[in-house]
Amino acid sequence: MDAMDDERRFHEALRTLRVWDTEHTELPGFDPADVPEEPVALFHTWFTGAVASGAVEPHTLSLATVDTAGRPDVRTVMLHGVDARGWHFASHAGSAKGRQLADRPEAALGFYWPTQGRQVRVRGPVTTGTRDDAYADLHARTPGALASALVGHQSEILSSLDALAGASAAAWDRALSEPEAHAESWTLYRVLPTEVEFFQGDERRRHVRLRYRRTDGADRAADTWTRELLWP
Ligand SMILES: Cc1cc2nc3c(=O)[nH]c(=O)nc-3n(C[C@H](O)[C@H](O)[C@H](O)COP(=O)(O)O)c2cc1C
Repeated sequence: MDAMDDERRFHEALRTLRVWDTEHTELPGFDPADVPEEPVALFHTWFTGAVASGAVEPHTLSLATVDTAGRPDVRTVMLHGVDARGWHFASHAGSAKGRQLADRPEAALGFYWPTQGRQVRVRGPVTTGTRDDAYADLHARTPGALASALVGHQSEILSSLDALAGASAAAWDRALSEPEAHAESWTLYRVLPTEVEFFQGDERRRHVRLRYRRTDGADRAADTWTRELLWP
């Protein structure tokens, strides 16, 4: 197959695709007047709704950071929790994202659940958990997750796939024989939200967008949330 064929097939495939076709999507109603005062509770409701609707891997998200030159970067990570402390994910401190977050601890997160035409966006400063937090996070997970973390070197140049195979085999052995092993660079991060937007897709394109904005109080406990609708 030559490159022209590939390109033609690509464009044909692209043209056939739609968002929110009724075969895979059931757009739920969303009344922005009937929501909690703060976004975490609504996120929990939407997330469990996404799971119930059969969304594939609803706990994966796009994590955007910026590098020292102000250039944006983005990748997929897994959600490890959401509570009053923020949205939690974990990674290696020495990775590209880890270095970007050390330099500029701000992030944006994006979730998309196509089964319901729902998107959630989160922005805010990022805090780094303690070593105990990272340890607890790592050991609450599967041996595969531990093995993957033990491989380390994330985002460094890899000399060959053989080098990875060797390191991975050693990491699996260690994860299985030493389930309490710790990957030193493993770090738990939390995004403390300053803005959270809930987007509900609508068949007639009258999408509902509801944004929560944090208004600083005297201390964190006194913070309040302003809710506003946005044009789609
Ligand atoms: C579905 C999925 C889940 C992932 N989850 C994580 C994760 O939780 N933590 C992580 O460090 N990388 C995760 N990755 C890998 C990242 O997308 C990325 O390749 C890696 O973290 C290196 O990113 P960086 O070079 O920007 O630091 C995941 C990738 C996919 C496709």
